[in-house]
Amino acid sequence: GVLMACPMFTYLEEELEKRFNLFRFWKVADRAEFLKENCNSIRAVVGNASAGADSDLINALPKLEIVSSFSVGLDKIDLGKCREKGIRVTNTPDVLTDDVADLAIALILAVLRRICESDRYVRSGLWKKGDFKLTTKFSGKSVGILGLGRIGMAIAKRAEAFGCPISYYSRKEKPDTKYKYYPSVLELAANSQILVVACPLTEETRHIINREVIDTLGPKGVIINIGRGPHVDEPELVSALVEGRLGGAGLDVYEHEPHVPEELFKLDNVVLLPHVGSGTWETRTAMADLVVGNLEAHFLNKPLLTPVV
Ligand SMILES: O=C(O)C(=O)[C@@H](O)[C@H](O)[C@H](O)CO
Repeated sequence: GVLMACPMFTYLEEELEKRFNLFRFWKVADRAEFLKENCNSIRAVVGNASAGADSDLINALPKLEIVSSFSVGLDKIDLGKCREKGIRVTNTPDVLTDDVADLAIALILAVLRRICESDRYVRSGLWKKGDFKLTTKFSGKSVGILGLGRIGMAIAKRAEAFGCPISYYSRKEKPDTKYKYYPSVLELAANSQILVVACPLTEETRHIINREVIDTLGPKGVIINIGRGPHVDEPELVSALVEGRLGGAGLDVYEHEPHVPEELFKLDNVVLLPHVGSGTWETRTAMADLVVGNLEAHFLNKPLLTPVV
């Protein structure tokens, strides 16, 4: 049996249902009872950015062999426990890179050029009373990327096309890249007008965007987050934006999704998206096919398509 942790994509559900005995965890009233009854028949879990396989669930499933995540991010899976128990883990890299990078650039343009606000200006009829205010140019602004992995690199390439000087911070300097490396997030923030969060969420990167980093970016600085909400100390971000200590923010992820701090709703220098980085039909279908492909490969004892563990 395959346990699906939460609703994520109908096509994926249908493809899993065609092949496996599918359990929908969100439809279960008494989870403890359900797990006791079915713990010997569940050999796989399908999770995503919202719900995965934490140590409690893994401990409750003694026959668990594989966790196939409908996400590239793995912060909802206890990887250490999986390694310990010989449970395989797969994710959906590469197929979503373009979409997430495209959205990061879209967020930068939406914040700097006030795309959402000026759209509202036209729809409200205000343009009849006068032109919209001037905004801020993107081309040529210095872009700092936190995490120069697949998605970070794709963002760098796109921003470079806008004539932006690119720099980055990551655990180690990347020898094969021409982009400027800073050995700390603070130095990256001090040398960037736009800071993009594009690294995995780990204990190391939780709240890596704190008050000091925000104040270093300053009243003209802009933060773009297409990573995970907990990368940013959200109350600090909110107070900096409300007090004008930070110039703007473009957010696709939040600390307590789907809850978004209401103080941000009245700010025009903030663009708020509902975690849609990979949210296109093309990409979600490709992600679903990877999830199904990894499970089929596992149960046929063939090499996994995108193994992590
Ligand atoms: O891939 C990730 O890490 C994501 O955050 C997204 O693609 C989600 O998984 C997506 O929201 C699917 O539910």
